[in-house]
Amino acid sequence: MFAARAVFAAGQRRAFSASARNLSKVTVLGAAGGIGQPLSLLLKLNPRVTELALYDIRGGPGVAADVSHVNTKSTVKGYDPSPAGLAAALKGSDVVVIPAGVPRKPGMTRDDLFNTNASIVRDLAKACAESSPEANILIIANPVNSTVPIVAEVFKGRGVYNPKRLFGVTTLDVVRASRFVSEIKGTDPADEHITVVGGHSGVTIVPLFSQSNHPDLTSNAELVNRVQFGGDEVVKAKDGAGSATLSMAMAGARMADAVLRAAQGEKGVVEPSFVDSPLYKDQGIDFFASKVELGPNGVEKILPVGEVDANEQKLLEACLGDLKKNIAKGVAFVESNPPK
Ligand SMILES: NC(=O)c1ccc[n+]([C@@H]2O[C@H](COP(=O)([O-])OP(=O)(O)OC[C@H]3O[C@@H](n4cnc5c(N)ncnc54)[C@H](O)[C@@H]3O)[C@@H](O)[C@H]2O)c1
Ligand SMILES: O=C(O)C[C@H](O)C(=O)O
Repeated sequence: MFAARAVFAAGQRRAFSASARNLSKVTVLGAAGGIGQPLSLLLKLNPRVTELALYDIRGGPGVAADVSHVNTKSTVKGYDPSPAGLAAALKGSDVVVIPAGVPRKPGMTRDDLFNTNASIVRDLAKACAESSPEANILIIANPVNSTVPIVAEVFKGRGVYNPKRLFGVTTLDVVRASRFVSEIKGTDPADEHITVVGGHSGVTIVPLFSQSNHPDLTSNAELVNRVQFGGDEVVKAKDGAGSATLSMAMAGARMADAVLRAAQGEKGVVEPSFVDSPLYKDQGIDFFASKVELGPNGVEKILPVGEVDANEQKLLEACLGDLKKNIAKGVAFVESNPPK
């Protein structure tokens, strides 16, 4: 409970509007996985969640039975791995979080996961488009730079795409950046707010230290590299047993909480996310991660990247080249392999 308080504390300090809607069904697709299990636990600890629906191709009901004994008010239900189970898990959902998919092993890039995860995400997106077209969809499954465009294309194909409701979860990048900076500066990470823009893999992850409390860090190439390749550190340390799960569960729970707080009427909720964005559309890049102000309808406002220095400008240029290819790959996949 203590940990959950720390994760959700920021929201509790802000005011709620009178029109706040306080019933929230949250669905986790991939709930029995390395991320799915701790994420489901953190969501059970979140007082804003009233109904938790846990679905996986294996083990959903078991995780649900376990989590359901945690003595918070929300109800928890596990669903069987059938199309009907999936549809029931999604029906009436306000927030759908998707960590379903395979994780990396040492030596792999996130893009190496594309062949397996693209079809998993496409098929889950189809189910969402049919059963929960108005939910906020939070994509964790990698490669996020491609899986988010896949979801958008599937929704467009069904005529239900709402760009304000689709989020690639990049929260872990800002979580890592603030922690790594605090280690260098000997500060409390809660006071370190590092803007990270771009996408969620390698050089597409662009930390903007010039906008932080420590603009001197912009020339710290080792730190920039650590933020861009923080995921690799975990993959290497787990030595074949997967990638970040616990820190990711915390980051996913924080993002879901932000979406719920905004949905329930809280003003001024800002989180980073990879969204359908106008910022670089003139360069043919339809999705970009930046700070996003959330509201009752999902994305309320996409904040500009802001001023960057010469080092960061170079990072941004490298990011945009890769990002464009990653997005195009997702779009092309759905075009050639539409959901059945
Ligand atoms: N966005 C991020 O910052 C971030 C961070 C960490 C991991 N990830 C990604 O999250 C994904 C999951 O990682 P993990 O460590 O939890 O993997 P995992 O293998 O431990 O868990 C994945 C779960 O998804 C389930 N699954 C597979 N296909 C499914 C389907 N069609 N429907 C429902 N469930 C299905 C599996 O049964 C499994 O329980 C990976 O792609 C990983 O790269 C993203
Ligand atoms: O590194 C990975 O493959 C998982 C995730 O994207 C991460 O950043 O930890």
